[in-house]
This record gives sequence, C-alpha cells and structure tokens, in this order.
Amino acid sequence: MTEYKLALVGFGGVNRALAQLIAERNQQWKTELGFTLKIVGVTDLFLGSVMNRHGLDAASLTRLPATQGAMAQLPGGTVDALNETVIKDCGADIIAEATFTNPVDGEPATSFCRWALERGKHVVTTNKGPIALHGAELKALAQRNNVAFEYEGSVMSGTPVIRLAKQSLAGSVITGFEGILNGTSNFVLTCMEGGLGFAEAVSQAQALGYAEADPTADVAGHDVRLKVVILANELLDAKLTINDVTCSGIASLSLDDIEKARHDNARWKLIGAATRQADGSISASVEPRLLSNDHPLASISGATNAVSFTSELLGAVTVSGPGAGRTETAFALLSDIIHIHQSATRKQEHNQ
Ligand SMILES: NC(=O)c1ccc[n+]([C@@H]2O[C@H](COP(=O)([O-])OP(=O)(O)OC[C@H]3O[C@@H](n4cnc5c(N)ncnc54)[C@H](O)[C@@H]3O)[C@@H](O)[C@H]2O)c1
Ligand SMILES: N[C@@H](CCO)C(=O)O
Repeated sequence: MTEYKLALVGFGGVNRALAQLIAERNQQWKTELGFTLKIVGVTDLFLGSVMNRHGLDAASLTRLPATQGAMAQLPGGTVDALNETVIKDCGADIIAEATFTNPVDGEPATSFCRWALERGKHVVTTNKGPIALHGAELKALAQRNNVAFEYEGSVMSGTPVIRLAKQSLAGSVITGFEGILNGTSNFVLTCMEGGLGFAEAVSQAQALGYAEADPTADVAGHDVRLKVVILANELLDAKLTINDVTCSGIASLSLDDIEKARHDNARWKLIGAATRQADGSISASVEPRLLSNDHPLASISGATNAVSFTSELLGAVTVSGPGAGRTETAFALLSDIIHIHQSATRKQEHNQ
C-alpha cells in the first residue's frame, strides 16, 4: 500500500476542501485507488503553518476557524506562514499548491513550485499563474528532477480537459478551441439574465467560492486569458504569452444589453478562443460575444464551463462541466495525485 505525504500550501477554499475529502474518503481510496494521503504540513499567509511528519488530523484541519493565525491553535502550529520550511523540509512527497493566482508574474506561487521541484517533490496545483507565465521552465525543472508537475485544475476546475485533450484527442490534430472558461463571469451573466445587478452577482460568486481573491481578474477577462495561454501552449504547441492574447471582459455589459439580447434570442458569453492560422501562427482572444440561442455554448449557465475543440479528424468535440467551486477544484488536485500514482505504478511494473 502506498502512502503519499502531502503538504498543503495555501489553506483557502480549495485545499480545505481537499483536506475534507481526505478526512472523509482516505480509507475508501486505499481500496479504490491503491493509495492513501497523509497531510504532513500546511502553510497559509493568513492562518499560519503547522507541520508533523507523523501526520496531521485532516478533520481537525477542516474545523480550524478562518481567523488570522488560527494554525497556532494546533499542537506545534504557529501564526507564521513558514512556506519555505513547509515546502522544503516537512517531509512531503507531494506539494498541493493553491495560493492566490497572480495574473501578472505568477509569484510567489512560481517560486513555491520551483522550491518543491528542485527538492524532488511532485507538485499539483490549481494556480494558473505559474503554468501560464512560467510553464515551460517549470515543466523542464520537473523533468530534470524526475518528478511530476500537474495542473489539471487550472482550466475548468475538476472537469477533465487538459489530460483528456492531450491523451484522448492525441492524433486528432487539434486546430483550435473556443470556450466559456470562467465560472464567475458566466455565473454573473446568468444572474444578470435573471435581473440581478452586476455587483450583487459578483458578491454571490465570491460567497460561493468561485471568484478570485480579486474578482476583477474574473470579470475583466484576465483569468480566461491565462487559461487560453495554458490550453494553447498545451494543445496547439503554441508559445503564447499573455501579451499575445487580446482581452476584454464583461464589466461593460449592462442589464439593458442582456435584456436586448434575450429579446433577440441570444445571450452574451465571455469566450476564450485560439486558432491555428494557415501560416501556422496562433491567434487568440478573450471577449464577450453575442451568441444566438442555438449556439452550443449559449445554454451553458451558472458556474458551468464548456470548451469546444476543433480537430481535423473529429470536427468539434465539446466538454462541459463545473468551471469553479471548492470541492470541484479539490477533485482536480486528487485527479493529479491519481495520475502521479498511476504513472509511478506503471514505471515500477515496467522495471520489474
Ligand atoms: N475556487 C475555485 O473555484 C478555483 C478553481 C480553479 C482554480 N482555482 C485557483 O486555485 C487557487 C486557490 O483557490 P481558492 O479558491 O482556494 O482561493 P482562496 O482565496 O480561498 O485561498 C487561497 C489561500 O492562499 C493563501 N495564500 C495567498 N498567498 C499566500 C502566500 N504567499 N503564502 C501562503 N499562503 C498564501 C490565502 O491566505 C488563502 O487562504 C487560486 O490560485 C485559484 O485561482 C480556484
Ligand atoms: N475564479 C475562477 C476559478 C476557476 O479557475 C473562475 O471563476 O472560473
């Protein structure tokens, strides 16, 4: 039986939900998945940190109040966020990185990933910054250190998109994609269709755990821009930076615009897209588009997301599912860990 020692970096909605899954399902995973998880370190800017090589009680962690310095309430805990010590020295095999996404330079999360990979630890993350802004460097670092760098939750939360497209659509020759790639903005647009004002709808998305720490990233399109870069670089072999993606968000849409669209049997959607052009270059954009109600993406509502891949051999292949949510995104971290375990198991079998 394999037991992976896990450190949680950032203990907000997503990693707290992962701790909850561990508290509730670890024994079930032993038989279903062939491994269990032991949390040996947690660190958070606001809450502080705690380490124990023998394991921390996941249920107790989930009950910790979300108050400043709360980790100090646990045996051995401190109000200080000892990020570097936890990442490098708490004895973890896997670092689950879920701190704020920084859409400008990806820091400090990128440094957290570097520290872990340099120390020979696998990294699973839902943070879009490190991948969109420093993906090639981090993937090379992981390869050099013979560890995994997995980030399925960075696009469409727990809905499988990156691995599905890379593995199951391999050989189909993906030439582009368009999608609704931000749960918050789609939720806001859906609420506005029901007559709710923009600001109230954003507040609801925050309360439900969909929004970024600064929801401007959601509504201004910056979050989708990171996801377009991630998908284009992964699936179209592009080398895009955020500056290659034109970007506008939904903040300029009024209740009147939305009502007028309804009257015309159409809906406004924030669409992220990338396409390979005839000369091989990739064009990419994020913008609100008016879709007629019979467009496949028009009926995607609330925090649900969808992406439609265009491929030479299959035409359009569309995947839809949760695009945000604490437990949904924690599942993405679990799916990354499952992938790490399955790869390790295959390698062991191959070497026998
Ligand atoms: N919530 C979702 O639906 C969702 C979906 C997909 C991806 N993501 C991404 O996952 C990550 C986590 O999301 P979340 O909803 O848990 O966010 P959150 O804001 O609830 O939690 C983030 C936590 O990270 C901590 N933190 C921030 N900077 C830190 C630092 N320098 N050192 C240590 N701790 C730090 C904060 O104190 C906070 O507790 C974000 O990058 C987000 O973009 C979230
Ligand atoms: N804030 C993001 C989280 C998922 O990346 C969203 O609403 O889609």
